[in-house]
Amino acid sequence: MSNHVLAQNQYGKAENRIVTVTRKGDDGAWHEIRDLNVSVALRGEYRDVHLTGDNGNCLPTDTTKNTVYAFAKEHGVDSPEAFGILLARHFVSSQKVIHEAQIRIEEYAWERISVPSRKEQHSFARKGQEVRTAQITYSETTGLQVLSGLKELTVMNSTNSEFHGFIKDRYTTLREAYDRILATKVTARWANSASAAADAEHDWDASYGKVRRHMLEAFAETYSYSLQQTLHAMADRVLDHVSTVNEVRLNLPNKHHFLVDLEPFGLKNDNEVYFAADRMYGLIEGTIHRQGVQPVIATSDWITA
Ligand SMILES: O=c1[nH]c(=O)c2[nH]c(=O)[nH]c2[nH]1
Repeated sequence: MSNHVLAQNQYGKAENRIVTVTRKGDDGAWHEIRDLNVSVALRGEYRDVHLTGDNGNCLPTDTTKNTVYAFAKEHGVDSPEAFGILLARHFVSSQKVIHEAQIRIEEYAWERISVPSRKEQHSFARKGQEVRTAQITYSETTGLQVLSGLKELTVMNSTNSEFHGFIKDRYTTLREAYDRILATKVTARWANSASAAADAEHDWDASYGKVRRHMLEAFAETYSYSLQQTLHAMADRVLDHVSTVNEVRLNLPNKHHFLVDLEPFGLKNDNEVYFAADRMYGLIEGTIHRQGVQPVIATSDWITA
């Protein structure tokens, strides 16, 4: 027997890729698709499976994979959050040794290719924009937690951004900027209220669209003196406008655009030609939440630009 301590552990099938086709209309010619990447993690009474080789408490990861596909057929995929809630509740309520289940979902968006002369609608182009994310945790003791989010949403303001007045020590070479490009690739997570999570009628697609819109509008409308200030404005705007969201965490890599020195060619660079550096990058991260709410979104995830 080992003298060492088995601490946090979880298991399940990761990255189950699943595409659903829902046929609508009298003849079923109008198709709707959802394209998901679903990961399952189960937590519970798993000492024996680790320590003794007794698999009596172990629901195979293969079964968790099958459950994901069978649930897509039986219940459909209404939204990543609704699908994750169904799965998380199922694992905890169907096996007494499972005390907590976490479902992580990424959704890849597709855009309809509309051909006016054709009434069938079954052609799509993958959207080059963000990946939608959801993490649903259901626990016997603490109940349901639904975190929604997005990643890989790249945005840019080609003006209305300055950065100056910062500390200058003996290592500082950065020049003050009074008109610069501000660009970032947004990773956002937001915690939904317990009442939204418990509401079977909650429209997750609508709340996703609202959060996304308010973040983008705040990015566009904020005259920025730092990416930190823009981060705060984006999260603040979401909390102001989406009452079911309690907490927002943003990870914003500063995608630096440096003015190219054109002097050697006898040319003046009037904020027109930039070198877009892909690394290194400033990484600005922060959580903003409502007064009186305990923050729940992990701050330690390693996000790269
Ligand atoms: O918006 C910015 N915030 C910083 O903290 C920073 N630091 C830096 O070098 N450039 C920038 N830009």
